[in-house]
Amino acid sequence: MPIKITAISVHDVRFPTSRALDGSDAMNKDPDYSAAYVILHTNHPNGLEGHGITFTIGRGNEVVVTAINALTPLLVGHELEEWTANMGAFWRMITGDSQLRWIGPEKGAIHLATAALVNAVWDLWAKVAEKPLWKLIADMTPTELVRCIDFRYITDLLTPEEALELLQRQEPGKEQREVELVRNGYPAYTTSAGWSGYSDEKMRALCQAALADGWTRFKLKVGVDPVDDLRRARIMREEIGAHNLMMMDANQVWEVDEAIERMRDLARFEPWWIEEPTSPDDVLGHAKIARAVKPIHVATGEHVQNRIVFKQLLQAEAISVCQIDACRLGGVNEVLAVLLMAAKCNVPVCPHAGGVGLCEYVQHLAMLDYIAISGTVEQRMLEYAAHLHEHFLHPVRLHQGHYLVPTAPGYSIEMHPQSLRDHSYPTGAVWAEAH
Ligand SMILES: C[C@H](O)[C@@H](O)[C@@H](O)[C@H](O)C(=O)O
Ligand SMILES: [Mg+2]
Repeated sequence: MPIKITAISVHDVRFPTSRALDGSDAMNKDPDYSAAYVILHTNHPNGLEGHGITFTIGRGNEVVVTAINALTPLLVGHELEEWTANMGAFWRMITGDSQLRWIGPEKGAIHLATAALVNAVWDLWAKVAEKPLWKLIADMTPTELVRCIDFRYITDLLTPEEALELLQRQEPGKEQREVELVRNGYPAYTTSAGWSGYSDEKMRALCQAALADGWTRFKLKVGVDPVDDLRRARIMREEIGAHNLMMMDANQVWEVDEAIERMRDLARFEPWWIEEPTSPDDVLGHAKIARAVKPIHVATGEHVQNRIVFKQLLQAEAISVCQIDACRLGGVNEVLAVLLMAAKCNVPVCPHAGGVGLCEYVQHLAMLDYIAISGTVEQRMLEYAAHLHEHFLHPVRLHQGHYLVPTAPGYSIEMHPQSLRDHSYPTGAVWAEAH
């Protein structure tokens, strides 16, 4: 029986993370990790549903919920197979409604909304196929995978034919890499010791606890104040030692020349990358910083709004680490386009995952990148942030600083019904108490 989308429900879900300053950085001082959460209801006899979210940090989640509601008429009443037969065409359709496109195009609230729905469709597809999402995609033939991508506006860097060739080159090693992945997991780094709102004592304690759990890669928030940055960087370096990796993240606070100057001072702590040194839209600014701060890498992506800006960052050699985000980009289809462009340019992809549900999502993307696209974990690592995993039916599993392979069918993003109820904004128990 064909699976039909009978209705879509949309939920405004928020977690009061700002109370402990979890997730805080120089730009985003008091985030409440939030999800605009969608459920695709179907006519499936077992009540199969597709779940998807897009991540926001609190106020404004209602704007994305409204944007999702504006898109749902494009999906309701349709059959899953209409889309899965040609996922690239599906993506062109959902981003192509001319009146809605006007309020993007392919950026801002409407694109975040697109991501929630697109990811819910992929979740449903993977559940129907009874595979975790990474496996659904890794098992595709190169032709099937290429058919999932809308190449519009990127063919000057990557044509469908080149993508096909790249994927064909990786075919022979796929099976072996999957075996290795299941055995070793995927390397990760932790952001959870270095949020900007944490005291020096808390940072030290968290670094020590993370080391004891086997972590070897750490990220520090910088950009608050030059003196604080130096002190906090010294503390983290002292705690983790010279042999472990430290990354720095400025969350867009600096001017271009200021970033270069700040990194001149911070270089003594040997950061492996500086993340979001300036505005994510400033491709040439990133390129200037990248030239100036070498050998420190420049990373960005959690606010890179679409594949076109990623294309330019790669073309301009403005980044040497590509941080795809599962729902800043318009869902899995657009992520695949960026993974392929990065592979062509030999730029490692280290996905962004600070936010609710992002770890659950991007583990699939990093793993399929390894198996089918880049074929390597060299210079690659996946972000890990420690909070809110208990709300998910199939939370991420970590061991010794590595993500273990997810095995449940779907995209791992489904939350417990009780979590959805309690955190619904503003009426859920967690928020009703606060008011
Ligand atoms: C507000 C958020 O927690 C950000 O600080 C987070 O996405 C961060 O930039 C990261 O790289 O994890
Ligand atoms: Mg960041």
